[in-house]
Amino acid sequence: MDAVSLNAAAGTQVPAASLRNAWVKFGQFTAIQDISLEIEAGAFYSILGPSGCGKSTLLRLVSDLIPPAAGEVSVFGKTTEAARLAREFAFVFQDATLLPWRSALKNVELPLEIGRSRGIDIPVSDKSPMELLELVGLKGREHALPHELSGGMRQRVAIARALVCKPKLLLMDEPFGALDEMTRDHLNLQLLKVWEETGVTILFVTHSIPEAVFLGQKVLMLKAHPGRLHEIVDIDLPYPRSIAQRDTPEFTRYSAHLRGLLEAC
Ligand SMILES: Nc1ncnc2c1ncn2[C@@H]1O[C@H](COP(=O)(O)OP(=O)(O)OP(=O)(O)O)[C@@H](O)[C@H]1O
Repeated sequence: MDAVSLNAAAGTQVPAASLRNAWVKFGQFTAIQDISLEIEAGAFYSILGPSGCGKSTLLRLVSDLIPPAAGEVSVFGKTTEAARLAREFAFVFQDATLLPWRSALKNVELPLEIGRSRGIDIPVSDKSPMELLELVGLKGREHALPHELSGGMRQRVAIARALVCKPKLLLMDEPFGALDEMTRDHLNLQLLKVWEETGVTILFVTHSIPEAVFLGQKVLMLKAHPGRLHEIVDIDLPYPRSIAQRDTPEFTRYSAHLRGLLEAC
């Protein structure tokens, strides 16, 4: 069975995340209203929606950074707190947030060092930090300091670092939003390779419709005022995906459908 089929087969397992009638409030303000949703283990979800619809809030809810005001959220069948403590998930933000005085390799090793120094028995990837850097295409740059790397390379280090504790769920909040189009295309392909090789579940927030369609097996479209689930769109395009697929009528149809949904939000 190839990696994509393996990822698909993982869909028969416990969901990677499950939200039941989940609400998030900031004081009187409702950021997320009554979302019920199951995230299939091993799948790649893109998350789209207008500014302020709660995309980042949804990731923060799943990752135990904020509690639900009502409803239930679980990650791989555990409470979000238990999943956080078990390193079931990792976050990648728009800013790579690397330590500037540490090399690429040392940044990737950091979560392991922190775990060891605290005496915590943390999961460790089957791949070494060096192999993870190789997986994201940074072989030969392991000793470079962050300021010696491009923005795209820094994001790749951040992805390798996120994978070092073998998360089962990767939460990505506009990780390529600040990059130019060509670099973004390249990193999209690289990320799909990481997904196929590791079997990790991915929740990927983006503002870009083409990026959402290109990456995802499903697109979660959210609505604003208040933030809620609008529609889940299955993207039935074969993997491995290639940039050339973007010129196909199917790709254009998915993009047009999502654009229509966004305009109706
Ligand atoms: N800590 C907070 N306190 C108060 N309001 C907040 C807080 N965090 C988010 N919000 C509000 O919740 C709503 C959802 O924010 P969120 O950042 O999740 O939206 P988003 O869809 O990710 O937006 P964007 O696409 O612009 O990044 C927004 O109206 C935001 O102002």
